Amino acid sequence: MSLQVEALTLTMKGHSQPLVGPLSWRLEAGQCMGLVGGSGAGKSLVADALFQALPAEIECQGRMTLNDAPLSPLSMALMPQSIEALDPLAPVTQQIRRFARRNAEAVDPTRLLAQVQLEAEAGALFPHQLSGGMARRVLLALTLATGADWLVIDEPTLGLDPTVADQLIQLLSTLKAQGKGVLLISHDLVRLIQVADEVMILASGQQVETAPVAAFDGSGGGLKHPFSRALWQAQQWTQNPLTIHQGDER
Ligand SMILES: Nc1ncnc2c1ncn2[C@@H]1O[C@H](COP(=O)(O)OP(=O)(O)OP(=O)(O)O)[C@@H](O)[C@H]1O
Repeated sequence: MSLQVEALTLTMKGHSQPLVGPLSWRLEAGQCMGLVGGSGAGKSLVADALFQALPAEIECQGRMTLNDAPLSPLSMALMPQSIEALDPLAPVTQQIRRFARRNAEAVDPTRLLAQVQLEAEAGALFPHQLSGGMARRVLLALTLATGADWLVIDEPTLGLDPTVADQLIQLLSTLKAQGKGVLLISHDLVRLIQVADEVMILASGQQVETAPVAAFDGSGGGLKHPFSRALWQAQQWTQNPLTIHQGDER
């Protein structure tokens, strides 16, 4: 079981220079591919392309397949970046049931809430009654309610305190262990490498490198591209200014 992307290229209509790509990668079931890059690198457009939801002015070329058949957006589910994707007028359980309509099997909201480490009582709450961490878990529960085996998770730790962010990453590890294939888009490289198997690095829409997580170690000497090393060192510095010493720069 694998999701394969070959030479994905996104170009503004009437322009010759691509905004993004060409990008190629392969994601196996039970694996996680991380996608990182600076702001405006093209990460959200990649997610839009997978779901055939690109803005009308952007053209898509390349091949996207699931087990060698054309990729259907219905095979995947997106956990969006913004908690504003939740319906402010519906309690959590009702929203879970809506998403479960795509799922052939009956979905038990309480079981699903437990899966994302929320109490059954959370099902009766409206979005404005949820903390940031609870809201992100509800977004993940909606994503899982679809029953999709392939998940695109966009910035799950944004704005969360470190403990809750770590718990969410742990949840993604569990999903991976259950056989889900996960594309994880995040600026939080330090946490991303706790769950990812490989990391694709974008700079201004270009795939500068796809690196195994083992390369993100020390000062990043195992990373091939200077942009990847700079990204890694900047993240380490933000997390813990004492981790980089002048002597590591070789
Ligand atoms: N509808 C659009 N029309 C034209 N250009 C667009 C459109 N949407 C995005 N872009 C451009 O495509 C590039 C990639 O944008 P994208 O939103 O995918 O970046 P990103 O990596 O997700 O950034 P961030 O981390 O800040 O969310 C940017 O230069 C952006 O200005």
